[in-house]
Amino acid sequence: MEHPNRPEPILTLSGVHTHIGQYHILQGVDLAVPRGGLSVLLGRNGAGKTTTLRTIMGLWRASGGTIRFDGQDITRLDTPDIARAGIAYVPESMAVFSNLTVRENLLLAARDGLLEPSRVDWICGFFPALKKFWNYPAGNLSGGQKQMVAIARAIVEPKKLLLVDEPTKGLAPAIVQSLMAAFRELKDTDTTILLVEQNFNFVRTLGDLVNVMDDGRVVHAGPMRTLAEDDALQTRLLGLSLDSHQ
Ligand SMILES: Nc1ncnc2c1ncn2[C@@H]1O[C@H](COP(=O)(O)OP(=O)(O)OP(=O)(O)O)[C@@H](O)[C@H]1O
Repeated sequence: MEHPNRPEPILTLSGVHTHIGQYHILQGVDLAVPRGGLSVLLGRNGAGKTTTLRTIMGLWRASGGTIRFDGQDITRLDTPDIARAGIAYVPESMAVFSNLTVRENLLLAARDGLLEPSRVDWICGFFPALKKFWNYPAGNLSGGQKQMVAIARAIVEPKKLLLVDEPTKGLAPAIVQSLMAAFRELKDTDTTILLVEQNFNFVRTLGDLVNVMDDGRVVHAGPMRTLAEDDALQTRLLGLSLDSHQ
């Protein structure tokens, strides 16, 4: 229910169910992402985080419940229409063309095949490495730099909401630091970010709000600060699976 003085969240999932084949994966997900800032989706392996992002994008079809984005019911829309409504998705397997240069990767993601120079400058402000390797094949870049190309591709056209799945997976700590700096810059723009992560240290200072999933449902939602300062709550909600990623 909406509070009269509180703006509607940019994204709301209400009682969302998703079946994959015979498996009932999402079992009534309730999730609200307020406009602006960075929300985090945490949870053990297999909790349903990736399935939630894919269901938002229409890559899996919700079998029940509703998904509202920016005042519109998007539950039954096809993926291209959901993207056009203003949601970008960076999947876990970085969406990068290895044989193409960084510039060509971005060019392919631009709607009219044209790169807006001021937009490119804005993006390279977050990811200076992209400027440096602008004309290099993306396949030659490090894992972290490829992740930056994947995120840059997602935001080459202005988007209202950016969904990013585990950007730090498999990255060296130094690269994670530069990715964190980039997210810090990005979250101060008017793009709302929903970040799936296993690396609690990466998101504990970055996140404004946190949602924790378990067994296909959101079992906790609140300010990140509350969770970050409460060791007992972390242990209860996140168990050992996250500690092993720190
Ligand atoms: N294509 C699929 N076919 C069958 N089951 C699937 C498929 N994709 C995911 N699942 C199952 O759905 C459940 C949720 O998976 P999901 O990838 O959403 O979890 P996750 O929280 O993102 O986990 P991780 O952190 O390990 O990526 C898991 O039990 C997984 O085995």
